[in-house]
Amino acid sequence: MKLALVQMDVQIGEPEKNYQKAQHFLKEAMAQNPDMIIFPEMWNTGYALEQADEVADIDGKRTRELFSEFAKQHHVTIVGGSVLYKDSQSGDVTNTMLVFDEKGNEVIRYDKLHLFRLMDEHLYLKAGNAFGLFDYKGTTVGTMICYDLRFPFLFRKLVGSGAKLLINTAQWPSARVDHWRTLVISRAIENQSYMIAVNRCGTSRDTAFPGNSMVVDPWGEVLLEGDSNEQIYFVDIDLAKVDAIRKRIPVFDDQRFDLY
Ligand SMILES: O=C(O)CCC(=O)C(=O)O
Repeated sequence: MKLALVQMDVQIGEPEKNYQKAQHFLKEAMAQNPDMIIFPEMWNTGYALEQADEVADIDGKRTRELFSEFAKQHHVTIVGGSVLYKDSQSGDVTNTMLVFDEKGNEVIRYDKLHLFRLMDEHLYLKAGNAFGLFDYKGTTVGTMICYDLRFPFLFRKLVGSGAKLLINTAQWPSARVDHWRTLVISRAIENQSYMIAVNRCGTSRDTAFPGNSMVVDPWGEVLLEGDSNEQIYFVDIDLAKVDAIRKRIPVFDDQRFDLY
């Protein structure tokens, strides 16, 4: 399975520029015929939370049109990172991931579960209440957004629901890149799953982002660690490895569900 990780720089409060760039990256990715293209968190607007009324994607219309059409035309699965999304009926604003299969069907809408107070998300956004899980050709994929990475019980739930591939899309700042690296690798090892972590790069207001997108296999081997440049990374993964490692060290059979 070939993954394309879009490590994108995002222009804050400039959806027009960001949609154009996303379109460009989609086309560029297809040169290598990936099975799945993955975007970072809130790539449409950056953290322009206070401008949500003007810049959020209303009912996800623009994002759906772009990704659904492209996925169908090119027979590729698209994990749409997340976008700042506004529901026109309720007025709720969410940090929302939309995923499309290779026929262009929307397979999940996932709203970030854990809102990040350090970035005032709790003041502007509504948290989700459901897990991000979808089927990719018989393999269960679990998704989350950025700060969700800090919650190990969420991972256990996703893996308990059958996930073998875990995807985190992020705007994780350079200031805590050590946490990012350590948590991404740990989550792969402790959950015996592939961890795909797609981060943005560049600078927004006074915050720098390291890129440093990662792919880690279920043994904890780092298959990709990106630099800080804006680019697409392509990585091949072998899903059969997950079962082999779970058989070798059966942590899910050995876990004391009776105690914790
Ligand atoms: O947990 C962190 O340190 C970063 C989280 C974050 O930036 C986010 O959720 O947007």
